[in-house]
Amino acid sequence: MVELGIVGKPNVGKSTFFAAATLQTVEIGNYPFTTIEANRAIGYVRKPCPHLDLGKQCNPKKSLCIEGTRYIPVELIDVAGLVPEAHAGRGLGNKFLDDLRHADALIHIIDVSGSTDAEGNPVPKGSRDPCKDVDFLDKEIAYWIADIIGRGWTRIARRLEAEKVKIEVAIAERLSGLNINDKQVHAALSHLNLDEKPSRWKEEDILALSFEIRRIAKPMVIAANKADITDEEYLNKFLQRCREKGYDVIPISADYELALRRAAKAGFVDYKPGDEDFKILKEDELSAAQLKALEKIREFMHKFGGTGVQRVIEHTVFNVLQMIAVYPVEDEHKWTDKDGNVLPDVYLFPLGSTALDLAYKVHTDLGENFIRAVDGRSKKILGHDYELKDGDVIKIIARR
Ligand SMILES: Nc1nc2c(ncn2[C@@H]2O[C@H](COP(=O)(O)OP(=O)(O)OP(=O)(O)O)[C@@H](O)[C@H]2O)c(=O)[nH]1
Ligand SMILES: [Mg+2]
Repeated sequence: MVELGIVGKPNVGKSTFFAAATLQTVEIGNYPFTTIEANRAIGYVRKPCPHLDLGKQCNPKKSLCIEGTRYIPVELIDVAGLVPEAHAGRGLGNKFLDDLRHADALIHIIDVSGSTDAEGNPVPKGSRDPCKDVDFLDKEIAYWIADIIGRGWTRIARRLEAEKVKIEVAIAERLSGLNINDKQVHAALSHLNLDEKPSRWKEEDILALSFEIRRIAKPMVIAANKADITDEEYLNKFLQRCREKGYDVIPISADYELALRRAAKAGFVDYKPGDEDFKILKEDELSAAQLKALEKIREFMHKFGGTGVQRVIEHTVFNVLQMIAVYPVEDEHKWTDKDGNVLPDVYLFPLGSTALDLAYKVHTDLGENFIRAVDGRSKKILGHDYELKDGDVIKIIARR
């Protein structure tokens, strides 16, 4: 499953974002280090369900389908707050980043309202420049990676040179626990001009490489949180400065999303994650203060096209990680599995994945005994190297 790590300094709203996206109950508090142990739960990304093309209701197993929209699960991980110099042991240090080993991408939550200092202590709104909170995280994560590459480096590098092992392979091996492969390390190396003899690399070379590896292998989207209490001009300046630096940034209110999802769960409003508006269902059961709060939320949503939480998750999965949704079936005509369930499964794949990748994902046996695939729409035969497209419905044929 795709894994997204929720990171940032303490007290910015990471757990609120996590709770909003997953409806998991977690501790939320206006003080640093509310979260110590990582929380994991399932959130969703949306796609139009192909059952609409089939004209028959689907029977999803591990995903959901609501009114023609497929909700595909992704795992979210909420970790403790990271402070500047965490790698040197400040705050809770950076060892807990090990919880993000398998993360495919990171969502960096920033308190854009400027009401928390570098360590996450509450301060008057606007007194902390949120731009200062952007870069430090890159650095701390790079240190985490550098620490893993750098352990006993000189000795290892000499051995690599003697044995003529490809450097990207050796580094990827060290980082395999971090879900980082040799292609990504190769790409990172190609952006740098490091000494051809790795044994001559200094600490700063390994750090520069780690920055590059982080950028490639753990891409990051910035969620400008607490936008609901931030002046527009202040917010726009932040967004502009992030974009100038090449960051992907989306303004959000995790607090509003959490309020709406809870209200929807309790049946007070009709709201689905990612909607740009909501409908009040039980007006007479809500107090004047609650109705006023909901109107404030609505105003925000009209301005920003929603609360932004779902947009951040989907932007990360679909635009940054370039994932597509593919539906394997056993009957290419009825789009069913062997029990007659319509479109029961859906998998997310990075763009460029093939029919053979799909076969292996469904079952190793299917991959090993792959003969061909069939497109559920055109009924065309597809080879192992057929490049999967978003929304594909595919039958795999394998030797028995
Ligand atoms: N106004 C506003 N407040 C928010 C928003 N999101 C979170 N908060 C508040 O910010 C404070 C911190 O929220 P948490 O979700 O606990 O923050 P965290 O980043 O998980 O904090 P640590 O676990 O301590 O690192 C709480 O008082 C939240 O209610 C938001 O979108 N708007
Ligand atoms: Mg927390």
